[in-house]
Amino acid sequence: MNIAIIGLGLIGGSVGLALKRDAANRITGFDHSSTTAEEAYRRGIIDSVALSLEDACYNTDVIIFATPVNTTVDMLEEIRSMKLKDGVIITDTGSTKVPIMDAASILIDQGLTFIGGHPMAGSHKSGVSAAKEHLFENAYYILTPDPRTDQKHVEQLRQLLRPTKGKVRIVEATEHDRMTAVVSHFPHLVASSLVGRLADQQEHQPFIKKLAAGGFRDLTRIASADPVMWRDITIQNRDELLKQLDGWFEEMSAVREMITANDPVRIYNYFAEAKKFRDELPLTSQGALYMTYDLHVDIPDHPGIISEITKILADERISITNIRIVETRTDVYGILVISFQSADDREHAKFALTSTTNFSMHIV
Ligand SMILES: NC(=O)c1ccc[n+]([C@@H]2O[C@H](COP(=O)([O-])OP(=O)(O)OC[C@H]3O[C@@H](n4cnc5c(N)ncnc54)[C@H](O)[C@@H]3O)[C@@H](O)[C@H]2O)c1
Ligand SMILES: O=C(O)C(=O)C[C@]1(C(=O)O)C=C[C@@H](O)C=C1
Repeated sequence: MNIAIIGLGLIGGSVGLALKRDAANRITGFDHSSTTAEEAYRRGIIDSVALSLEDACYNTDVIIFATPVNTTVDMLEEIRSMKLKDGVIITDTGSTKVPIMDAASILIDQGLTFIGGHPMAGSHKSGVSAAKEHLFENAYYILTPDPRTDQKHVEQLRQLLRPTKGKVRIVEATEHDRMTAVVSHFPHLVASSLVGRLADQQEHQPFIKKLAAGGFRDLTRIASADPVMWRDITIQNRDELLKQLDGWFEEMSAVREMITANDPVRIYNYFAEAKKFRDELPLTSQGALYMTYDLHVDIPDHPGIISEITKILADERISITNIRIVETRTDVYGILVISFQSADDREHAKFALTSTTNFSMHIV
């Protein structure tokens, strides 16, 4: 298969790395940043660099757009006038689907095959340097084919995406945008707004920033994501976001009333119901939520401890995706939170550390 990937950032790069697992795939990449395209080539994500969108799409079997969603809409318009290969399958990875499917409708009218796509895994990190081959493993990979699209082409795309090891599911575009507003787009607005609240408060109390520990950091991690990507998503999923905001205002006014009433039973139930639902979310696979595989290690707070632990893991060739310390004070045990790419890596790490240290470890 000759494949063109347009936009070689986190998602385009990760799709490329996964598709390169199949030696029969030959990938051409286009990015408006030549540094990005060069890095993608150097990392072996793509086999050749295209110098324009037209150049990338010429005579290719599959075109994958992995650009910010407003850019994808513009490019779908641009390719209308291009000469594309007969039977080409065009898809995208965008976080919104209705405006993308609308933009693709004219291509479908012209007899071309466009199947919307959205791998439900990612990160707050962006750019080609954050791309990972395994990013979509066990994650849902949503496809939103148009009713006019031949089932045979949907099957072809499903086969092409097999090396991503994602779980392909067909969802209608409107449903997709409604659901992602709830589990992804609105939470992003909330995370950014919480950070905004902290930024306002710290003008009066500069020390407050230093108190932003695990809870605040966990809840607001996604606010560190690329603002262009989220600007476009917010614009494209405006109506669903406004509905979510209305629901949130209602919820917050009920919360306000509950706090004013100060009834311990109601307050307990509010938290208990949220905990029960949250604890039951599917966490054995990535589900709709991005899953990290964390290992909490109780460690004494003394110099060199982190390098000691990372050396043990490096000797075992176990990759770490993140590492952080929470609640460390002199003379008191601190907790090192190490994140891994998979449950297997975490188990391997736990075994290696158990064999070489006497630290307590927990999976929470
Ligand atoms: N980041 C996530 O968690 C995530 C997850 C799933 C889907 N998505 C979707 O995937 C798409 C890509 O997101 P990402 O996280 O990879 O972003 P990214 O910023 O890492 O990558 C986007 C790439 O597109 C390139 N680009 C932008 N405008 C361009 C143009 N006009 N011509 C050519 N290249 C251009 C950028 O240079 C960049 O390399 C977006 O539509 C996003 O909504 C993101
Ligand atoms: O893990 C993260 O940082 C993400 O924000 C990933 C996330 C999500 O909301 O779950 C973000 C946008 C995508 O469209 C899909 C996945």
